[in-house]
Amino acid sequence: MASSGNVGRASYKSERPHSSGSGSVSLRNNGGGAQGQQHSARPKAPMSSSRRSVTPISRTRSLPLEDDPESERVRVAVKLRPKNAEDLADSDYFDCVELQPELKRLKLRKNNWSSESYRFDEVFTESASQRRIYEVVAKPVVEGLFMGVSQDMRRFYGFTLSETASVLKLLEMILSVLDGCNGTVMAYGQTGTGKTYTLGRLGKGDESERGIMVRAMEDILAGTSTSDSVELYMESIQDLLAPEKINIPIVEDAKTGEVSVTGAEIVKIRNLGHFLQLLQVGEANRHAANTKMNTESSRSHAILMVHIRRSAQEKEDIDVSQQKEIPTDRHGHHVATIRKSKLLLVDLAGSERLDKSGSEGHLLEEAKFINLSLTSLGKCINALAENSPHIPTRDSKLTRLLRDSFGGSARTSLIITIGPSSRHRAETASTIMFGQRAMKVVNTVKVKEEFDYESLCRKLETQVDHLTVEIDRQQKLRENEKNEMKKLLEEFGNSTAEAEKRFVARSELLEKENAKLTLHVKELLQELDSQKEQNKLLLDEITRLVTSVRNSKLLEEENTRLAMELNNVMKDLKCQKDQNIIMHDEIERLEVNLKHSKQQQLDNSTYQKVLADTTQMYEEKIADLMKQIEDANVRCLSAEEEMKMMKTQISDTQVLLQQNQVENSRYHEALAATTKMYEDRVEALNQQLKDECACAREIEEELNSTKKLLRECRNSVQVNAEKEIDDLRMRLQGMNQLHETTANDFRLLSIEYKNLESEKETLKNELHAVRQTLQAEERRRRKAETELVNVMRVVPESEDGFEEKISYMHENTTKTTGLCNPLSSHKSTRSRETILSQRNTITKICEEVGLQKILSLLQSEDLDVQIHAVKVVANLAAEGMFTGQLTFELSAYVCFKVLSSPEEGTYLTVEK
Ligand SMILES: Nc1ncnc2c1ncn2[C@@H]1O[C@H](COP(=O)(O)OP(=O)(O)OP(=O)(O)O)[C@@H](O)[C@H]1O
Repeated sequence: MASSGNVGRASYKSERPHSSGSGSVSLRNNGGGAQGQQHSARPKAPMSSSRRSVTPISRTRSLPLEDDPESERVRVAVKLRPKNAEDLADSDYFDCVELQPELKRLKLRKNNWSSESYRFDEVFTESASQRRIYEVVAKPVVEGLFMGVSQDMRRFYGFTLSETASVLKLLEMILSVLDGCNGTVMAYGQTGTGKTYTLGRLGKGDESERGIMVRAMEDILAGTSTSDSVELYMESIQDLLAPEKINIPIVEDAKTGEVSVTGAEIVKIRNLGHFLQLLQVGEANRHAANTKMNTESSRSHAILMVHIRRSAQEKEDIDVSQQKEIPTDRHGHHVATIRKSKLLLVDLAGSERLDKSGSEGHLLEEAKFINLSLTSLGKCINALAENSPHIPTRDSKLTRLLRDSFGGSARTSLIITIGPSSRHRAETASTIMFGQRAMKVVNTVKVKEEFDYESLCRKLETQVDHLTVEIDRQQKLRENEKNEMKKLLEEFGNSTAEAEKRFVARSELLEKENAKLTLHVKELLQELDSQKEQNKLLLDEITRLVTSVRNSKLLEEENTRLAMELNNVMKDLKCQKDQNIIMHDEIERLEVNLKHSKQQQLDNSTYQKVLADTTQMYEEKIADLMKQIEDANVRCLSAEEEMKMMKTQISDTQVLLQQNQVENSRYHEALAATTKMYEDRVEALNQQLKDECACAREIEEELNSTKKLLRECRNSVQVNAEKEIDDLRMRLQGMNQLHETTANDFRLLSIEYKNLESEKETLKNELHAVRQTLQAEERRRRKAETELVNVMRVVPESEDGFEEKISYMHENTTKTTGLCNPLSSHKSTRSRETILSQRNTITKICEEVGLQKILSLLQSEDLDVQIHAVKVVANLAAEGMFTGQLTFELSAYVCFKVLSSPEEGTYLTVEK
């Protein structure tokens, strides 16, 4: 597969057919043969000797575009449709084409006696199988989309490793650039010649009938691919997979120049069945009509676009030096490279002569558009073939869509389909000319390989996202844990504070209660004391009362005694009163006697005296008595008073006593009640005190145990919290470190990415510069070519046909060198006559062209011409045409050419 590009490239320059169209004339028909051989030889491997002699090395050596390894011309195959009913029914029928598939030639008959010969990359007869057509035309393009080289090379050429290890290495270096390039397979031809048959046949009933589209997809499906399918109908692009999408615009990338139809549906192909379904849908949606030329004529250009994106790391052998250039990520893994490629499978609508197709009305309109776009395509191909500075790609949508396929960066294979009938000779000739011109179009095949920074970035972004999420998660976790710890600590603090508060409150309460109780007890004790005092007082009072009672008894007794004494005094008083009365009487009697005595005194003066005496005495006595009475009266009065007083006192004392007795009894009762109450109270208080004491003891115990528990809890919580805090701190540190590492990595990657970007930019610039150099080289080459053509033109009249002779000479030279090659298997089978005839031919050429001319060609600027001249001269020398010094000089020259040539295989035989 990959080598085909090389072969094409190798044979392109020398094999370039002349625009005259009179068949290709080649200086090296070996290259041409091999170039055709590359396709046909693969499955069958015929002509082993010629294949060997035309090793890839020889092609590389003879590469005219050695400095432009990317250029590759469009490869064109021609396919003849079998006779159809119309042909068979035609009484005037005769074949207008004669195929020479082994020579890759096609002869187009002008008439019975003359014909034109054309060379193509491959010529398929009407019986060519669809499989072979695919393998030759499309497979190299398809495999070039995504496959490695060495494997394919081996398979493709049937090389053995030992035989060609170094060759493969070399080829791989040169050809691996073709991996992952865009590809186009297009069918062009007159209407009804089998374009759709070749490309789009589904082969549902018979797999062997499957067209290129299905077979290509079968191969592609090994990798991932997506596809879209569009139809270009009357200059309007319609999506065949979503027919409602019409007039889809063509989008051109200003930077890359890539053309796409972004509006078209892109479907990811799951499997072949799925693809077949899609193809069927597309086919059903495609415009078709019944024309005279084809009952199912496609009235539009159908383009199947298959997008392939493949990782280049699947490639088996990556050179060590290459490995160094591949950027690596921070883990030292190579950054994956991806190859994006696009395969266009183009089934063009058939070109038709309006008179023959019988198109009228709408069909005529369609036909006009078809012919118009095909004409534009033809113009573009002409311009490309002639290296015109202006390529009219913008003339039609078809040419815009196929910009990359012709003169672009895609590897392109064109299959032109022709009918056999001479009735359509003009159309066949036009198709052939189209193919011939297309063969001159050179594409610059490019591999769209890029470092998969996108996926690396995606990977890194995912990694960063993942890490960020992880960090966030960890932070959240830490935060949660912190919060939880905080909460726990808070709860613990709260509970501790609460417990402490409770404890303090309880303690305070208890203390208060205690104080209260103590106070109460004190009060009670005081009260008890006061009660005791009161009791004492009461007892004193009672004692006093008892004493007073006793006193009152004494008073009573005194009273009684006083009363008795009073009685006595009364009695005395009475006696005294009686005496007083008596005395009173006596006084009265004495007074009377005095009166009488006074009288008698008078009377008895003597008597008076005595009487005066007696009276005095009596008077004194009476005064005494009176005094005594008064004293007694005073005494009596005082005694009465005293008695009264004593009576009052007694009654008071009695009342007081009674009161005292009542009070005493009340007091006794109250005392008893109070005593009892206080005793009860004291007992209750004692009990309460006991209970409180017990309670206090319990509380104290509880408090102690709580304190202990609290201490333990605090210790354990503190230890756990410290542990957890340490743990968390460690984790935080770890996370911080991880975060820092990630951030650093990310920073490094960013820097690396920037570096790579700048490197990419530099490489782009370099590439641009290289491209410019290449273009300059190309220009120089073209100039040289033009010069060569001019030189050729300057060659005198008599040297007409020189080029054909050179070509003829080249063929014969190669055959001769083949004979000389010791490896050639044909040597033994060659007859002596043939060798002689070769020699004659060389001698004849020498005679016809002239030795001087041949020798002058040794100095030619064109390396190809030089090489062939050297070969001829070498053969002439071998034939003994030169003698002496000339032979020696020529041999030296040949040796010099051999040594200065980069590739050796072929020329060693020449040297011999
Ligand atoms: N190799 C072949 N073997 C058998 N039949 C063929 C072959 N090639 C073409 N045909 C038949 O020829 C007819 C026309 O083929 P097809 O429709 O593929 O032509 P076309 O070039 O696509 O035409 P148009 O441009 O009008 O669409 C079909 O009936 C097809 O079956």
